[in-house]
Amino acid sequence: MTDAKKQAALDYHAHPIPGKLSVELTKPTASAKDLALAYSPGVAEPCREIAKDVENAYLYTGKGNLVAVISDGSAILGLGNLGPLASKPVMEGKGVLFKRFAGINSVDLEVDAESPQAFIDTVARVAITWGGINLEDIKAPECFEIERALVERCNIPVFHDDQHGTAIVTAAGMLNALDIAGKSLEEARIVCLGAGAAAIACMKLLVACGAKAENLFMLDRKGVIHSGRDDLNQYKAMFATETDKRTLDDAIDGADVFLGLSGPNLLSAEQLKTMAANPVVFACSNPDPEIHPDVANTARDDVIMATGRSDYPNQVNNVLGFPFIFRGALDVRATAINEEMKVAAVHALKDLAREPVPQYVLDAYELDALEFGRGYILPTPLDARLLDRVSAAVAQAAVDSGVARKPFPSHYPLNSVDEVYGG
Ligand SMILES: NC(=O)C1=CN([C@@H]2O[C@H](COP(=O)(O)OP(=O)(O)OC[C@H]3O[C@@H](n4cnc5c(N)ncnc54)[C@H](OP(=O)(O)O)[C@@H]3O)[C@@H](O)[C@H]2O)C=CC1
Ligand SMILES: CC(=O)C(=O)O
Ligand SMILES: [Mg+2]
Repeated sequence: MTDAKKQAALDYHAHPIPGKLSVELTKPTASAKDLALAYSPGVAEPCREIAKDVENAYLYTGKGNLVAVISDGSAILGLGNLGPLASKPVMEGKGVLFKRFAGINSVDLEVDAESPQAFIDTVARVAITWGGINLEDIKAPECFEIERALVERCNIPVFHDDQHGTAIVTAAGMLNALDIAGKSLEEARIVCLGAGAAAIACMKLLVACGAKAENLFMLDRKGVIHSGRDDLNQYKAMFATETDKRTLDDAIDGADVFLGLSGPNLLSAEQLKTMAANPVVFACSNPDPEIHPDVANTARDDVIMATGRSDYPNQVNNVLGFPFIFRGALDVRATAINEEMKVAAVHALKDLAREPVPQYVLDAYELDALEFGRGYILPTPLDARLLDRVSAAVAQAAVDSGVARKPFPSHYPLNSVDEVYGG
């Protein structure tokens, strides 16, 4: 970013008041009568009802539409481990997206924990207060055990966004991009740079969607993850292949897909030039991708190029997933976000990209036209149809797969966030 853009980003966060979110009241508080309902003595009545039956918390408090966004700051975007407090702008940002796109209230928690167990215990002890937990920017491999333990200990959906939100959006975009390239996921040779939270989850979901394990090459800082390595954790080991390829140069030669979930500027124009015809490049590291779109597009005119950023075409970013996945899960009071719900979200996203783009989206992106093709593989976050399409698909999958505690919502389809509480 230019210095001017950096300053604009700081000004945006600082003015007119610090931060991006505030709390609003939903009930009148103008009179003594109002206060006697909101606080003492009236507040005692819902307390008594919740003590009788915990389900009443959904009736008398904001729990059912409240998601906690929780981080330890150990993998903030692609910036690395900057500690919990430095993650707060991102966590507030996730809260903005929850509210703006799905009408979900959120609270951000930045946890200064000395160990994964301390993090797990801290979150588990306060989990009853929310309708769901969105874990964010927690590095691998610790994130896997943290999520597993919290799923086990909490009876609300616990979802590590960098794993599953990213994987869902990546799989949807990948299916479309490969289709446009005239290739199939089953046959594509895929190189994934990065072997952390996002990379492992993306590869798992791509395999579940049809990619062949023998066509995948995953790399970490030490190079290709192959079966001769003795330094692999159990999550990386799942992707170890029998190969003599050792470096990105070796793996990228002839590959159909490059998926970057690692760090900035790690794929060169020269390496891109060695990829197969119509290469699909998802350079998803934020804020700076593995290869800049301008560099990629200059290197090859047949590249299908995506990044995690809002300021270039083809944004492959979990913003397209987590708001709507939680919307659907909360609305049927799902106890978990399971594989069926994730796959339903993949298909809802993939299919929506093939429909005509509304005029307000064109206006927001200052474009005359946008249609399914190389420059438009996924809907944009500002497409209001995402709210209904993805949330409804997720809610239906939750009902069908038996994790919903409420039926499919009678107030769906959702046309806007003003409708999330029903009629
Ligand atoms: N667009 C999107 O929606 C999303 C993008 N991301 C991006 O993905 C990246 C990783 O995030 P996340 O998985 O949460 O973080 P993790 O810390 O869990 O994983 C980072 C991974 O990147 C690898 N890596 C880092 N630098 C290099 C390098 N120079 N060469 C090869 N591999 C490298 C690490 O290797 P090693 O294991 O050897 O340390 C590790 O496997 C970030 O840039 C983030 O912004 C993440 C989530 C969503
Ligand atoms: C988008 C996101 O969650 C990340 O880059 O970490
Ligand atoms: Mg993240």
